[in-house]
Amino acid sequence: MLHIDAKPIDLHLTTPFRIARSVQYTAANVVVEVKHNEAVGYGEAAPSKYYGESAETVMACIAMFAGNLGDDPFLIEEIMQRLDKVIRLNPSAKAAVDMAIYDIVGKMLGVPVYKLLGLNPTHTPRTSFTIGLDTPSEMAKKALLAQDYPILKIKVGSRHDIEILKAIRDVSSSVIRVDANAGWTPKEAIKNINAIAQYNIEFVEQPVPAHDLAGLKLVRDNVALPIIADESCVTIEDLPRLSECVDGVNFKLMKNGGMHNVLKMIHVARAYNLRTMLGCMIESSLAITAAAHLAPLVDYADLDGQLLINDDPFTGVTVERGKLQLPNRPGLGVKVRSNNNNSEQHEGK
Ligand SMILES: C[C@H](N)C(=O)N[C@H](CCC(=O)O)C(=O)O
Ligand SMILES: [Mg+2]
Repeated sequence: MLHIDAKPIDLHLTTPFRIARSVQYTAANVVVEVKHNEAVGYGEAAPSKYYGESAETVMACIAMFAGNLGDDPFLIEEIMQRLDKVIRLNPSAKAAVDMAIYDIVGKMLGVPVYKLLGLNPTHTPRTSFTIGLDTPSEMAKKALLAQDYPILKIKVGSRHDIEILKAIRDVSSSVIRVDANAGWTPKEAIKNINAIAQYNIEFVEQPVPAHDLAGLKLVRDNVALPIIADESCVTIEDLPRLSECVDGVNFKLMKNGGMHNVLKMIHVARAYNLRTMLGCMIESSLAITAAAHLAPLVDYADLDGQLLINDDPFTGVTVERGKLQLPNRPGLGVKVRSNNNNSEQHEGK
């Protein structure tokens, strides 16, 4: 029998993380432990109200999942199908269980998860480092401090977006990606994107509201920069529709329901000629490392949640000038940080 347990953890941001619709100071996440005989796997949920979840709903889901995991961690497809029957949606709760199962399976076989999936750990794209919304001068200061990262992801969706990009380009020669988090109307998006194109932008993420696929297409057809969908892509069924409207999709374990689902979605997206990206919420090194095991499959990475907090309880993937270095240990390869002060965490054995 697979046993499951969960515990809420609070992560604290080094600086408030403001995007077009919200500002975040802490992340109320949940760490999950799945046991199978002697083997223990760990997972993390980073629930987002925007997708209908909270730490409380995750804890409730985990209680509902207990007794529904069966007794064979190798049956990941069946396990995830069973969880979908227990409750619809709730993607971060499912992601936490799914990554714990991959962790157990890797540990039982004595191989890192990337190896289990047949992926080459040296083929990871560099991650971006994200700068939250602030005044143009504050964002430029933060860009200066982030000189170690060759790719910056700049949050927009304010009244100062063009000044923001100008101020950042004045101080930084990094590759710049822009994320509006659904904060523009299609008309504003076309105007703003055409105005910021002079600052050498690689692509623009989610310019308009999630449901507005016609708006996404209108923007894509009227600007020169590639458009990547994020909030518009939650389920695998979204991909065929999106392939008509955007150039690529940003996947997240927490929004798309875990590694098993995201693996499928990446392959479907590629079949539709969409560029693929792996992103994150505010997550510790536990969930970020899980996502990084899939990174050899994608064109772009935005796996920086752990870099934006000051009390990461775990160590796993490391980042050197944006390059993701996967741990060469069985399972996810995540360990509890030795100076962890996020009280009495689990042993990442
Ligand atoms: C932290 C990461 N770099 C990021 O920017 N994630 C946001 C998620 C925002 C949210 O829904 O809270 C994104 O890519 O939109
Ligand atoms: Mg985004």
